[in-house]
Formats: sequence, structure tokens, C-alpha cells
Amino acid sequence: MYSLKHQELFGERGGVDPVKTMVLKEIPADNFTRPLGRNEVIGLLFRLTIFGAVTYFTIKWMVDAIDPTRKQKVEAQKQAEKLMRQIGVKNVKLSEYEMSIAAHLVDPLSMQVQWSDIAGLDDVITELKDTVILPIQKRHLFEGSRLLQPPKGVLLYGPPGCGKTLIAKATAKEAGFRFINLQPSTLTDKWYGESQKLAAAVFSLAIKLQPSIIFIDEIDSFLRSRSSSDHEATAMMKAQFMSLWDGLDTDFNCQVIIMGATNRPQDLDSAILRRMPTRFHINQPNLRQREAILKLILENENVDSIVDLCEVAKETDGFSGSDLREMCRDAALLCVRDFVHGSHADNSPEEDYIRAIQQQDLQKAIQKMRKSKSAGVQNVLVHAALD
Ligand SMILES: Nc1ncnc2c1ncn2[C@@H]1O[C@H](COP(=O)(O)OP(=O)(O)OP(=O)(O)O)[C@@H](O)[C@H]1O
Repeated sequence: MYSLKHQELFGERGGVDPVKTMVLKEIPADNFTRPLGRNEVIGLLFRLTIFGAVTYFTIKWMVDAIDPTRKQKVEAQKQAEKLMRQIGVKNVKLSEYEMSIAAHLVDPLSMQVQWSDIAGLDDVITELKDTVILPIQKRHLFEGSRLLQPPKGVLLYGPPGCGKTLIAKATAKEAGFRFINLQPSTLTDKWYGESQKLAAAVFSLAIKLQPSIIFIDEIDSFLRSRSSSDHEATAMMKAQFMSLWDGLDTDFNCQVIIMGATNRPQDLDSAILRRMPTRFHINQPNLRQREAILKLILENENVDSIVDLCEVAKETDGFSGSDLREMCRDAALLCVRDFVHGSHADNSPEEDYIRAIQQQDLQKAIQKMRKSKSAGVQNVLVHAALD
């Protein structure tokens, strides 16, 4: 173990090095051959442990220092701690990864959306109440039946801006569920290996906070059909996500629901679709629905009593709920503009009011929205042609 090389002992030319010979003479020959004593072994182990710990913490510190997501992690942790306090979760220990997912928790107090904020989707709301909320709120009625357990996966699909996110938030609010608003990029933009740990943390956090809804907007962007061109890490994360999901399914007492929203259900992996048996089509609003949405949006606004919302609904064919909201905002802004630029700007007390929204304001706003929608379509076509 302690042998010296021939070259070291005798020098380059083979002659005996007097200094080295002296050193060797001072060390008893026994020391080279005898086994180590107990104290020496303990000392050696102690030194090795210290050395290992110092190396570990130095490397960890270096990795942390060069980790570009470090600042985000610290921010996420602060945000998560604040939210956990707000939602009244105490004595629940969270891992570092669960903390970064907890930053996406939505505080139920700040979540204002209720069923009454959604217009024209009464059928969807009734079915959601019956199939998802009732089995959870009245658990004792359904305990004996495996068939009547709340679904672990719910898919909301349909064109953009038609109320999918509203429905998901209102479900959580009305059912008293905690709501984890998971952006796919939270899992996909990570270093190799981090994505899997975060995916696992999504489920473990949801279970710790149950009853809870994990809402994944644009679920197709991260659980799209698997293909051979998938990156190895992405493929592994998808597989892991599905197996964690299956874990929820086998636990009948678990009150965690995954709610996904997508504009492109055809792009979803068929294995994912299978895990979301309860599906709701939130389509572009029809005439009756548009009128209901307009009534709701303008409910508390100053609208001229002769405005005919049925007429406005007829003129807004092809508009989503979000388009209608934007259009009404534009119409209301026309009144504000008239106030600011008109004769009322001189602050005379008798004229110090903003006039009511009139039919022509809504018509102007509809024309503007139509133009911007067709420009948007053209942009999409140009991009598609360039691609
Ligand atoms: N049915 C509706 N009733 C009332 N408001 C609506 C309705 N649909 C849409 N809106 C309005 O449009 C906005 C956008 O809706 P939401 O975010 O729910 O659409 P989405 O379907 O999730 O869209 P995306 O697919 O782009 O995420 C809402 O905040 C709301 O103001």
C-alpha cells in the first residue's frame, strides 16, 4: 500500500537518492505492511467524510450559482409560502419542487368567478354540477358505488375565448376546491430531469391540498400525440405523467381532478383522451348565447334603454365571448372619448357625466372588431404560407 516506485527511490539514473533513503530509514518498515489500527481507520473515515461533504456542498453551490432558474425558484418559493398562508394551509411540509408548483396555486379568495359570471352555458354547468361537483360534495351518497365516483379527468374543448378557463375556475370556486393553474411551460422548460421531478410534485402537491383541481390550459401543447421525434426527456415526462394520473384513478378516496382545456382536441394523445372521459364542448356562442353574454357584460354599465341587444347579437355572428367583451369595452370607450374631447371637458358641473352607450357605439365597435378579426385571420394565413 505504501510502496515507493523504483524510480522514486533510486532516481532517474538508478543511483540511490540519499535524502529518500534517509526518510525511509526514519519510517519503521512495519508501517508499510501492518494493517491499519482502529483509530487510524476511524481517522481516515472521518477525513473522507469531511472531504466528501466539502466536495458535495462546493459542487452544489457551484451548480446553484450557474443555475439560470435559481432566481425564479427563490421567487416561486416566496410566492408559494404567501399563497399557502392565504389559503390557510398549515403544517404541510412541501419539497422544493412542490414549492415551485405551489406558486401556481390560485387563492380562492381572489378567484371571483362564479356560475353567475358565465352566460349561455347553462347546459354545461348543469352537467358539471351533476357529474363532477355533486359526487364530491355529497360523498356519502356515492361511497358504495365505484361507477359513480367523480371523474379524475375532465376535458373542456372548443375555440379560443369561449369560456373554458371561466368554467374551470368557477368549478373550483363553487365546489370549494383548491385550484392549481398549471402552465405547460412550468414542466417543459426545465433542465433534463427537472421536468420529471416537477411532474411528480404536481400530483403530490394536489394530493396534499385535496380536494383540488389541476387545470392545464392548452393541454395539447404538452400532452400531444407521442411521436418518434419526441425528445427522450419529453417522452419520459409524458409517460410519467400518465402513470401518476393512473395512481389517482386507483385511489377512490382521492379528491384530485385534472381539468384540461384545448382548442385542438384532435392533437391530444389518445391515451390522454382515454383518461379524460368526461368531455365538454364549449363551442362558439350561437345567437341566443351571444345575447345572454351581451346582457351579462353590459349588466352594470350605463346603456341607453333603447339599445336592442338582440340586434347586436345578430350582428356579431362568429364572435366569441371574449370578442363580445372586447367589443363592448370599445363601445364604452367611445363614450369616454366623447366626454374627454367634447364640450364636457370644461368641467361644467351640469355636464359632468359620461353619456350612455348607444346602438351606434356598439355598431362602430362591431365593425372595428370585424376588421381586427379579419386582419388576424390574414396574419395567420401569411404565417402559414411562410411556414
Ligand atoms: N360564456 C361566457 N360568459 C361570459 N363571459 C365570457 C364567456 N365566454 C367568454 N367570456 C369572456 O371572455 C374571456 C375569456 O374567456 P376564457 O379565458 O374562459 O376563454 P377560453 O375558452 O379559456 O380561451 P383560451 O382557449 O384562449 O384560453 C372571459 O374572461 C370572459 O370575460
